[in-house]
Amino acid sequence: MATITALKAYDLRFPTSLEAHGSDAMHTDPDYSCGYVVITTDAGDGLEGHGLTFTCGRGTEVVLVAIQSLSFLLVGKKLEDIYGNFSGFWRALTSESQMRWIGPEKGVIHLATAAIVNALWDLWAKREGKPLWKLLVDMEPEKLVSCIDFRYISDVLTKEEAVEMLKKNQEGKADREKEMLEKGYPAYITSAGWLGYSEDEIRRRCREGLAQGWTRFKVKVGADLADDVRRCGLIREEIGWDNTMMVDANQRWDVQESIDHMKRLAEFKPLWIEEPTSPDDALGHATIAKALNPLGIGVATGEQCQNRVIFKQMLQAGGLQFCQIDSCRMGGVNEVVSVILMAAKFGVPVCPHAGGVGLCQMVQHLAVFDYISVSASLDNRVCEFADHLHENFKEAIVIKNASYVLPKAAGYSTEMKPESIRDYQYPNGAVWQQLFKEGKFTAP
Ligand SMILES: C[C@H](O)[C@@H](O)CC(=O)C(=O)O
Ligand SMILES: [Mg+2]
Repeated sequence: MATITALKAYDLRFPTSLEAHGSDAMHTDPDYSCGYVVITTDAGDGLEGHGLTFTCGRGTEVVLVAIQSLSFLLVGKKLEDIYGNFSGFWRALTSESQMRWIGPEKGVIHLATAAIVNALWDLWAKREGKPLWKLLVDMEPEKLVSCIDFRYISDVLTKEEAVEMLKKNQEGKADREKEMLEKGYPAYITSAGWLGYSEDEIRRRCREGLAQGWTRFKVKVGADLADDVRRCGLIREEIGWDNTMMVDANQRWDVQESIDHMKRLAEFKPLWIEEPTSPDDALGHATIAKALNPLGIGVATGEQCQNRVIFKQMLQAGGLQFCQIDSCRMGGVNEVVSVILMAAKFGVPVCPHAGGVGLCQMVQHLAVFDYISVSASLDNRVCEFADHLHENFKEAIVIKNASYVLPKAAGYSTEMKPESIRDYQYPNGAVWQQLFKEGKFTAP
């Protein structure tokens, strides 16, 4: 028996805006940040659960307050009671009778839920001595499905169907696991095409990416059509036409604008247009998909799909051809697994959103689980990679041959180095104090 004794939350920020890393048409100057959670217990085994939710700088303090407000639901709870009825616990967290009013299951409160739930999964995997992907893959289908809250999605996916889907894929699982361990999970790179990069920087990063073996590159668009044409052109010049290009507008356009702009960019043969419009507009996405699919362009979205309900509607409406689950936008692993299962039911490939701080660390586990246990296919499936901030994690991701090498250490790969937690705390960590002193940022 182990009881949760404390939940600590940290506001960690990294000054990525200084070099325009992560910039796009809507988020022009992100400082990659997170609400970071550490859960401790009285088990006496020295294990802690580390989890995070990704943010873009300002506002992380609001997420922190939400995490702290939810902590009373954890501290004093027995781990066995949480993991023994994880869907019940997840519902207690997301449906708390007073706090649900400030969601429900969306926005800041759901980001806070993600940080906490991710920390719980990290702790569970550590206690089992397995990396998270292996914990998920080895779990009996009934047990895994018992972690999911099917409320609001049972009209498209029932518990029984989910168990059936997982059981059907038991065959071949061992081979797929072996294949993943040998080859890794295929990835694409985003960090060559941030919107704020100069032409020289984009060219340099494309060349570096090609030399490292990357074959799929994502480019930011959406701020200005003429500039998009210029940038897509120069990226095609660098990567050629045999490699794959995706474009990402980060919700900048209206529905008709998305169609018109993408008709103009179709000559560059993008595989997908990501987040063309509002992430809540399932029918808008469907309209865009209908217009663009005949041009060979799919619609991708998910990094700001706030919960399983929006994903359900996107899938029902035919609004996405690439399902970009996000490890921090929804309420952690439990909800992500439900979306992976729904996507499989609709035959839509899962291509996780990553990057930010820590997202690559987490989604590598989820992508591998999808392949081994759910989709059993790599067709049109590729996991995002962005080359920033991994050095802050104890078990940093490893990329080889443009693929994620499967993590072997126990946990969800979410634990940061103690010195990173110390130095990047906002605003009092040493890094921020120095940045304020140098006048690069203004102290709050
Ligand atoms: C603000 C983030 O960097 C965002 O641009 C990331 C994103 O859209 C992606 O990785 O895709
Ligand atoms: Mg994106």
